[in-house]
Amino acid sequence: MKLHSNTVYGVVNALDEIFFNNKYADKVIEKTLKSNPKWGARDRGFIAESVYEMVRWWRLINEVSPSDDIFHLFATYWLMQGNTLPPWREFEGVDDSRIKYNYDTIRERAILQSIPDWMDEMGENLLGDKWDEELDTLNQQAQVVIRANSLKTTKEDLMNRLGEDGVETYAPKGYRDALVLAKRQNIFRHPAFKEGLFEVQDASSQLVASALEVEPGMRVIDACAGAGGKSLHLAALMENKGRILSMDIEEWKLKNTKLRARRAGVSIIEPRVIESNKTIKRLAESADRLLLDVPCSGLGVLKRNPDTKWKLTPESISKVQEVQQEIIQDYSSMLKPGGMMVYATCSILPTENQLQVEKFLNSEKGKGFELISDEKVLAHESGFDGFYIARLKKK
Ligand SMILES: C[S@@+](CC[C@H](N)C(=O)[O-])C[C@H]1O[C@@H](n2cnc3c(N)ncnc32)[C@H](O)[C@@H]1O
Repeated sequence: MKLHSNTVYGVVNALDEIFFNNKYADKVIEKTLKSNPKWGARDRGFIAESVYEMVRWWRLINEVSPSDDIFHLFATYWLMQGNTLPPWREFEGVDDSRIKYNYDTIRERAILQSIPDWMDEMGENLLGDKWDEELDTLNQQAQVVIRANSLKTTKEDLMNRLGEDGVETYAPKGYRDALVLAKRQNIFRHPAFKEGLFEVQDASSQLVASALEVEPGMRVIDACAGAGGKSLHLAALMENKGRILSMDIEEWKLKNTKLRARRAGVSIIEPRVIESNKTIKRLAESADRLLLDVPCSGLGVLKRNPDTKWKLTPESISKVQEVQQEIIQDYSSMLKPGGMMVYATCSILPTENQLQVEKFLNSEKGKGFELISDEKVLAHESGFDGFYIARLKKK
């Protein structure tokens, strides 16, 4: 593949923003792509993929590269992908055999898998034998998975509609509404997206709303609704009948939920900002179903957000664990007796998952609950993102 200097500069500038100005990779890529409307689909694909892959392999690339000059790092990445370099001044001093030699001398898993040492130790301690394979899988590119919006279409009709436009998909077994794209592409540009026929949502994430066993007419609270991915799914499962209170502490995220609900033909979602604990107290014993899709480390979705590797710290994980326990302790009061709640994370760490649920069940407030079941979804076992989903019943 031929390199073009304006797209390579696009990649290099984006990396500079991510690593030296501490910006989120997805936002930086979005801004970079918007900055030059003349770039075609191939150019955009090249930039997005190169940035994501370089972020994913950042530690390894730095280890193998002859220097920390950003063009040398790009050149190293490019050679490691099995390509050849054009004779540009920026790439002088990078040579294929030196890179191969440097790579072959590395023995440490944390460097070869391009993660911080502390993360490798934590993974090994908490997941034991399973960590090696899980880590390998979390370093692969994520597939694009969509959820057919059952309020407007069926999985089969959507598959045919996309197929007519050359977008091949397959339906993975065990997921009611999921379709996987055979080839990565920007599916947001397809008219079926604007018509609200689907949402982009990983297959593991689609298990969360299903686990809540909602029925039309129920009163449901999605207490950490964010931009509403799970709320929209719940609304579809409820056939747009009943009521969903979509709550979050971030108002801007809930605004997004509103826009998405309109596109999806959902009218039962009511966004509500959590201003203080009073918002929660006013809703005591009001929900038939409660979803706690709590903030987490995001270690189960590294495939999708590789920059998480470099933004997380052991301290930030401890902090988010405290928030998780506070949420389950305080928000569970919103559930009616006899109701069911789901506690979910997109993490694979037991400390954010089953140990949190255990701690809650052993606490004063947790005495009134029983665990019905829990599912530890590992990326290498499922083929999709890593998730944890626990179902609890209020006695
Ligand atoms: C995993 S994300 C939710 C994703 C969302 N449910 C979806 O499907 O798109 C966790 C959310 O919890 C929110 N959050 C963080 N602290 C919170 C708190 N104390 N109470 C409620 N929501 C909180 C964050 O703003 C974030 O949107």
